[in-house]
Amino acid sequence: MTKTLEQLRGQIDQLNLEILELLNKRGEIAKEIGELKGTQGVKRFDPVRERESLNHILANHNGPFEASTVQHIFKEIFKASLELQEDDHRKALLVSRKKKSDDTVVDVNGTKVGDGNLQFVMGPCAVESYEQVKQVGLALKEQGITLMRGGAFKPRTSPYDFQGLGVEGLQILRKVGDELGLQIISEIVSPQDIETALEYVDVIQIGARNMQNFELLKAAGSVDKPILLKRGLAATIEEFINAAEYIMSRGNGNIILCERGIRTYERATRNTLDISAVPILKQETHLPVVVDVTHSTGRKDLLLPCAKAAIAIGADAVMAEVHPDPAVALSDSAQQMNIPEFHDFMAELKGAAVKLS
Ligand SMILES: C=C(O[C@@H]1C=C(C(=O)O)C=C[C@H]1O)C(=O)O
Repeated sequence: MTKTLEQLRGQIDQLNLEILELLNKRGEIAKEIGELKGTQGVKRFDPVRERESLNHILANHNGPFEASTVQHIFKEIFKASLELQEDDHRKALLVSRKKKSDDTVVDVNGTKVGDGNLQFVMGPCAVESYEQVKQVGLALKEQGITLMRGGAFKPRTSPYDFQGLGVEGLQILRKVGDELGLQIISEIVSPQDIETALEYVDVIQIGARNMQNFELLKAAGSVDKPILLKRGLAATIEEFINAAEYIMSRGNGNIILCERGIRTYERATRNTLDISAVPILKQETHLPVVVDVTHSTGRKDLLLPCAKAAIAIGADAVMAEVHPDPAVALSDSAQQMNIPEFHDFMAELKGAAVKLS
């Protein structure tokens, strides 16, 4: 007598519940094993035990599934059981909303990034001289901007391009910062310079090319200084978030994430501004997000519309480059704004921000 479809499905439904009950029973035991291992200081993952279990299972297996299928299913069960044994932070990252639901506000000596008020991070691509930085600093002051960026260590694509003034550049930034009451953001490229940077900068920037320089991330995580972390040239959002986790897991939770465009096949812009990364990062993490419109677009004519888009989509800050005479700049000559262009840009943006709020 053949069974009806309903009867067979009824049997499957019943078996599903039995499998579920067995899986959960197994999970409870795995958790107990995990606790025992914790008290004994033994590693959670035990590949020898998993191999023995698999051999035992396969020796007793006689179809209809392929042995490789059974092996795959059980490996998934082992993996899930192992996850039940892991510490909580392995499941929910420290930078995640799951771990902390309220927004992190990064306080840079009184300038707050992420408190709902829009901030601007402006300044030259590279520090070239005191006069250059001072002129830009004065323009920033005029606009009420307190965060000034400037590169002293420049990781350039070509080793023959201007590499930055190094510590001398940091000294210039600090001098102008102190004279005008501006907070200084500058990139550091090697772990051994992190300590030096503490003397001169208010925010340490980790650049796109170093987003997965894990030793640098760890060094940045070990100091008490806000970090601006740029997304890597070809980094996924998950990789970006994990890079931030490297910093936070070492104890430094003052992190600002920076979307600066990613490498795609599109050549109309220098990089492709991944604007949807902003709300994704805001949803997935509790960290403030800034959008760098200069490096993402590489085009002066796109700075304003992209900055408006960044504000509209919920960025906490907009970053762009300003130089007193971009034509003679030692880097990013084509895409830095001159000072009158910067004032126009700010006037337009302030109008747009008012309209949005
Ligand atoms: C449950 C244990 O911990 C882990 C999970 C295993 C499993 O689910 O069978 C096996 C080995 C370990 O990787 C254990 O050690 O027995």
